[in-house]
Amino acid sequence: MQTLVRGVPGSWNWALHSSHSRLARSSTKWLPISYTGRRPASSAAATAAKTVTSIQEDAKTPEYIYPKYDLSEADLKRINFQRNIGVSAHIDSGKTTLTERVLYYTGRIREIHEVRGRDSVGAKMDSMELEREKGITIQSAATFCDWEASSPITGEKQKYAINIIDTPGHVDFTIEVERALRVLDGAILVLCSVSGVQSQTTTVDRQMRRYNVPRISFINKMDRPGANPWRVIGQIQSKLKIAAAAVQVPIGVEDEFKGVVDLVRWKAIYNEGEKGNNVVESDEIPASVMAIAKQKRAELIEQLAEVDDEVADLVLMDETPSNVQIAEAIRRATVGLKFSPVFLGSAIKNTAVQPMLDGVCAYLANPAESTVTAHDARLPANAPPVPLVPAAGAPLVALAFKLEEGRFGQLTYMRVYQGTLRKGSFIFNARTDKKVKVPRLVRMHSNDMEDVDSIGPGEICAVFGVECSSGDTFTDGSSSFSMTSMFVPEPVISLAIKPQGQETPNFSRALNRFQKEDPTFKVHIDHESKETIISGMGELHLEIYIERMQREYGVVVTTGKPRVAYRETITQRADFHHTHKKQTGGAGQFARVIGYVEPMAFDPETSKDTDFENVVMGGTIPHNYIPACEKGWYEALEKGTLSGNPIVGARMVLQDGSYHIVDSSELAFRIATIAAFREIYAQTKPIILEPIMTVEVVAPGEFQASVIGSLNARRGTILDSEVRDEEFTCMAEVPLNDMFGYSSQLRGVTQGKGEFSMEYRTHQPVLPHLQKELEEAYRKTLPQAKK
Ligand SMILES: Nc1nc2c(ncn2[C@@H]2O[C@H](COP(=O)(O)OP(=O)(O)OP(=O)(O)O)[C@@H](O)[C@H]2O)c(=O)[nH]1
Repeated sequence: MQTLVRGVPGSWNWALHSSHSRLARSSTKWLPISYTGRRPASSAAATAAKTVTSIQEDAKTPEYIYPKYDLSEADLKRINFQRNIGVSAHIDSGKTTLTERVLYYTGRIREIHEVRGRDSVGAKMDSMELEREKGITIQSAATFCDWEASSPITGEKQKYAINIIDTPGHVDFTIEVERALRVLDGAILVLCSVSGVQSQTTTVDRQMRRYNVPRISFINKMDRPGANPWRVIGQIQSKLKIAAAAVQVPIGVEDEFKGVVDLVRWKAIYNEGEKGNNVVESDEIPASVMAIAKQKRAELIEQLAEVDDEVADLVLMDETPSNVQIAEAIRRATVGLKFSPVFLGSAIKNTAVQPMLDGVCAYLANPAESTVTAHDARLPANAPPVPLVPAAGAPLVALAFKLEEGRFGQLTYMRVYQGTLRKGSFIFNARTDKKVKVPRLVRMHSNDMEDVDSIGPGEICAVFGVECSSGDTFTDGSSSFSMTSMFVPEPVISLAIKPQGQETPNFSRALNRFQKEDPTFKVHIDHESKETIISGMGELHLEIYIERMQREYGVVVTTGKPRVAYRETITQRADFHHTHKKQTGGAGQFARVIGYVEPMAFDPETSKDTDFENVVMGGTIPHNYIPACEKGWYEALEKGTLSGNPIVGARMVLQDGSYHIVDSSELAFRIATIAAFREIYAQTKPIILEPIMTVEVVAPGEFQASVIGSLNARRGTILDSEVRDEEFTCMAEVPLNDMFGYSSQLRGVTQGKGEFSMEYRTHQPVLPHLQKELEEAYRKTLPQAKK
């Protein structure tokens, strides 16, 4: 039996230790573990124990009270055969079409319905009316299924339970991808066999890296003319910079595509039957693909030798790894985030989807292989996070990752990381410390649900009637764990909206709901113009909410012109020395602050580009007033005086100051800091920044010149242009300000055959004349200008 031992300094990764003496739950020592690395290099939690080389007790370690929780035999059995996966990709790569096949082959749905299909039913996972009409995924949808997979490692068929989240491709709905990847243990990165790595492929790749999610790649649309999986694999290696190799070669291409050769098990696999239901395996590799299959198997071994020591040793000794050794190495390297095995298929033609599902089970991580940690409020703030254990008997830790307002009230999606969530039980919100009952617990199947009594660790479920925010952690009250939330990008575009006719409560009801569900959708009232401003990730994002207001709440709104989210920044250091003094009869106010502000670059480690540093010595400002100064600094950054936009890229260093024994207060120091910064703002030579987007256009080759011309005319900088057979792709950086109306222009110059996608890249200084215009426009809105 294995026991989970939690480690302290150095490596904070969990490890399994097989000593029976450590089973006692009364043991309370934190144990340093010499093993490092994100995930144990073995397939199952059971074998992970082998990777622990030494465990010693550290006498200096403070004794925090943590019982150790064992993974029982039942836990191990469940976890080994469980996968939580996401399907992510660039727009229109076929994520929803692929998920529909997965649901069909696993028996979750009886019929296949296509995205924009002739039967007008629409795919199961696109349940929202708008999604079906537009043929795009807007919200991620969760479902689950069982799959009997052929294991390349054991050679046997085994049943796996798979939770799947299908995510949108449009970058406007990127938060959906972000929160799905936050709670998943693996992902299928879908790519188009013709277009290859596209702009949003790079985005989801970044998101997968952010949450350390291992992925298999699936090159879809192998039926398309011009399909070239080898070029796509080359792009995965060069553009995404991850070792990748095909684990299959196609049998036939384009119209003739009818199956794949499994390079690991060395079998030809065909789909037969009207919907490809019958998977037929043959030991006979067709002569037409024998040469390429041998070549690609050799390349697979070569790539594995680069990332896996065992295979490298075999290759060095001139030995050929066995099928099982190859499969084990693929699993180790994939789970270890060093490699992505590449599968091929055509979702729409029902070809080679089942072998990819086998790959999900064989090569992606199980819940015990994800190093998931939480912070314990009882530990000092700088204490390393504590790894969670997917043991059913451990105290509950669950993360609410998505909220939805449904017919029956708030529906909260949760991932249970540790312990068991039971219907009727009480759970505690770690942020608010509130105790809530779980009245109803369901497993989601897109918009349908199945009531359950309990949900074990490593599972995804939804609960009704639990008030919380997205990203809240829930426990059973016996621990004080809280998990870090996900990354939420800042909005880049905003729009003034006004309900037509009389304003009804539905207007604010809708806005409140959308804001609660989607942290990238923000609403505020502009104090100067008194208009309601909505902000989001792109025009499509805001359009969808406006449309939903009308459909779901009966509120028709008129909109202003979309405005990009400008920011301000400082370009040089300036020193401040400011005294805030007020004497008006009663208690006075006194605070003096001395220091400087300087430009600050974005710190990728902390994801911050603003900071406050206190270097005050000798108590010239008492330490209890320092937080007030910090608060004042961040408050001052909320609105720059050039254009009223937030200030980024600035650091304040507070060096000195003075106080008055009676008249000083937190308020006085807060006001003094704000005023100090405003006073020297002009000396920092501030400038206005505008959002710059990475734009990718794909169109038939004949339109290349006109597309490039259209981007140049919009102040675009062409970064890359690639011509393939009949199509070309062009990547450019263009200010968002110049992108309004681009979709209709592109339609015009490409006879409707061009497509584009864009994604926020950075903020850059606006041209001087625009800065002047923005400053003037802002000045006019200020109260003194109106007088
Ligand atoms: N030729 C071909 N077309 C496919 C294949 N799979 C999907 N498609 C088509 O590609 C289009 C996009 O498919 P979806 O499944 O909606 O793609 P998606 O990635 O879910 O789209 P978004 O979520 O909106 O980004 C649809 O018209 C599908 O019919 C395939 O294997 N071959």
